[in-house]
This record gives sequence, C-alpha cells and structure tokens, in this order.
Amino acid sequence: MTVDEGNPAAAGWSEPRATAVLVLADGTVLEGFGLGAIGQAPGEVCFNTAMTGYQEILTDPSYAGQIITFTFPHIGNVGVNDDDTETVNAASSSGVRGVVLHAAITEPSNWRAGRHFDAWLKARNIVGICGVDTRALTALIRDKGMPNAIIAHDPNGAFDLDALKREAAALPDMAGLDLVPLVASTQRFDWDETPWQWPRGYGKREAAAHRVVAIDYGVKRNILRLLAKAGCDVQVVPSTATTQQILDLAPDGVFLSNGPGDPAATGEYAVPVIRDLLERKIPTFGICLGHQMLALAIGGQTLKMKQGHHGANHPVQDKTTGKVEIVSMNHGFAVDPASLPQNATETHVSLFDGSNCGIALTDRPAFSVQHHPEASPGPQDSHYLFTRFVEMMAEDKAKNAV
Ligand SMILES: NC(=O)CC[C@H](N)C(=O)O
Repeated sequence: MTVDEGNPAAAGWSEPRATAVLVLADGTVLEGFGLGAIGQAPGEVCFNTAMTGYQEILTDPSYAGQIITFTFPHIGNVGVNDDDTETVNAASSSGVRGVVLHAAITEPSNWRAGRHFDAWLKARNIVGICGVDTRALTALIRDKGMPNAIIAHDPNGAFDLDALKREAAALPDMAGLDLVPLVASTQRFDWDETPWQWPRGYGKREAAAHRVVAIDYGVKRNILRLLAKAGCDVQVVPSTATTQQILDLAPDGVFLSNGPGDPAATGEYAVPVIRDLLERKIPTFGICLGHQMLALAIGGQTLKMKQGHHGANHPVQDKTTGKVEIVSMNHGFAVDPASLPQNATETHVSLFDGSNCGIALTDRPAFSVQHHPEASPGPQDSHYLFTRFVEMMAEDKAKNAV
C-alpha cells in the first residue's frame, strides 16, 4: 500500500517521502506521514469504530500494548482538553503505543479544546501515522485478525524495513500477557467525583449508602464516577490487594474493573482473591476484564477473539429483560459461555456475533458485563447496570439484617 492520495501532505508535485510506517508481523508495510512522538513502538493493532471520543479511547488503560487504528477518518479536529482523560492519574500513560489515522490532524475547533492533538500525542509518547488507507487496514484485520506491528515515525524517513519486519514478526502474542501491572495504580485511594454535566462540569458525591471496594486493574475514571453517582463510597485498591486487605475495608460490595491484556494471565493474583470474596457472598459487579476474571474465578474460560470488539455502537441484548442496548465495547478476549458452571447464567449477548456479554451467578449476588456501561465514549443505555449493582447491595443488606 502507498501513501494515500487523499492526504493534504500528499498533494504536492512530487511523490512525498513517507515519514512514518506501520510494519505488520506478516511483512506488510503501510506508509504514511508521522505524527505524535518520534521513534518506534510495538503493539497489537486493533480498529476502533467510534466516531467520537478519541481522547477517552487513547487514555483508556485497557488499550495498553495496542496500536489503535480509527475507522473514522477525521481524528483530532476537536483537540484535547483537561477533562476527558480516563486514566486515574491524568498524567500517567494508558499504555497505548500508537495511533493510525486516515486524515492529517487539523487545527482544533471546539470550545473545550485546550491543546492540539498532535502536541498531546507527543507529550504522551504515542507514535502516530496518518495518510493510511484505514479502510483497507480494517478489512485486513477483519479477515486475518489483529496483527502485531511496529509503528515508526522518523521525520527524515530513514527506515530499516527489514529490521522492522523482523522485530514485528518476533513480538509476543497478546494471549498470555498480563499487562495490568503496567497501568494499574499501586496505592489505595478514595473516589468521590461524579460525572460531567453541562454547564457545571464534574461534581462531587454527597450522601453514600454503600461502601464499595473497587479493585483497580486499569480502571477508567467514568466507572468510578458512575459508582459515586449511584451513591457509593468508593475506595480503590491496587490489583495486588489481598482478600484480608479488602475485607478490612468492610465493603458492602466489590467492583472488578476493566483492564488490559489477557485475563487468563492475571490468574495468579487476581482470580484467587475474587474467588475468596465470592465465597463470602459479597455482592460483586465486574466490567470487561473484571467480567472475564469473574468468569475465570468460577471455573469458566476465556478465549482470544479474532478481531475483538472496539467501538461505540454495538447492539447487546439483556436476556433478563429482552431489551436491546447500544453499547460501548473494547475487548479482544471473551468469556466462553460453554465453559460456564451450572451456577452461572448468561445474561447478555452481542447481537453482532452472539458472543457472551454478561453473566450472573445464581447462588450468590454477583454479575458482570463484557461491554462498557460507563461508555466514555459511547451511548448511556447501559447505565442501569450501576443501579442494578446498588440494588443488589441494598437487597443483600436487607437480607442480612433479618
Ligand atoms: N476493556 C477491557 O477491560 C478489556 C479486557 C481485556 N484486556 C480484553 O481485551 O478483552
């Protein structure tokens, strides 16, 4: 593939020299123009079909170790701001390695814009390329699965393609990688910020009816905000917290967060703690990686998907109500519903491919979903799941009070 003729930088008299390349593990080379950080970075390439919310996507720690190619052609034109960051520590990296765009980045045009997207990518050390035929790249991923790749940006266009091809081919598979330690917080902290609302911005939780311990495997801020909004006093603990450390906080409920990498690779530290907490029948709610780990804790299995689900308009059915919700998705692994034990039911299913999107236990108060009810970006159809969790904690308290 060559430099996209639609790119403004390509409209000169002579063939412009590529200042960035994306080299796939199978040796395919995509040429384009560099943006963001200079240098090279390895990663698994996944496509995201969301039309808005690139800042939230690029700061979502679940994408650690990945290079994101956006199917929407114009990315960066509303700039970036101080508010739409999903990493808990605003300055910390989400672990996203690279970004692949069709069009060059334009000047930011939005009342909330505080910074140019290109400068922001540089500051966050994200290597980028534009001028790529992202439709062809997406079709390739659809047909062959998510490839490993090296993305390289050099303003002088000096690339050793043979070396890059060798490096790309030698990258480890995402399956088997535990990337949680790269992005999850190592300190305990409290959370009381509530979601953004025009014209006020973010708010603060007032009363809290339930104490929730959120285990951070790479949590997104908007999940914590929606827990706070639902009336939870949220204490966030590191992924390595022991069962005893969690019990010492006297939780009414436990939340298992989203996060990067292969859920099965977190089996040594995360899954035994979840199993212990389930034994004690503490109400539990998991999202995405947390969903996959809940399934592993009850003896289920997870699978690597071919192309994964990454977008903001996926239809999912809640089998308990029959309702269809349009959801935000970001996962490359999935729970194998056939592996679930008898005390688990499948509650949600993807209407794109029938893959599992939710489970609930029948003998204890615990449920989880594969999709992202906090959205950010995406539609808010699944916000009801936070209410479902709060109701579960209230019922549990009422039962234990009898
Ligand atoms: N968003 C997430 O939590 C992603 C979970 C897991 N890393 C996956 O890709 O399936």
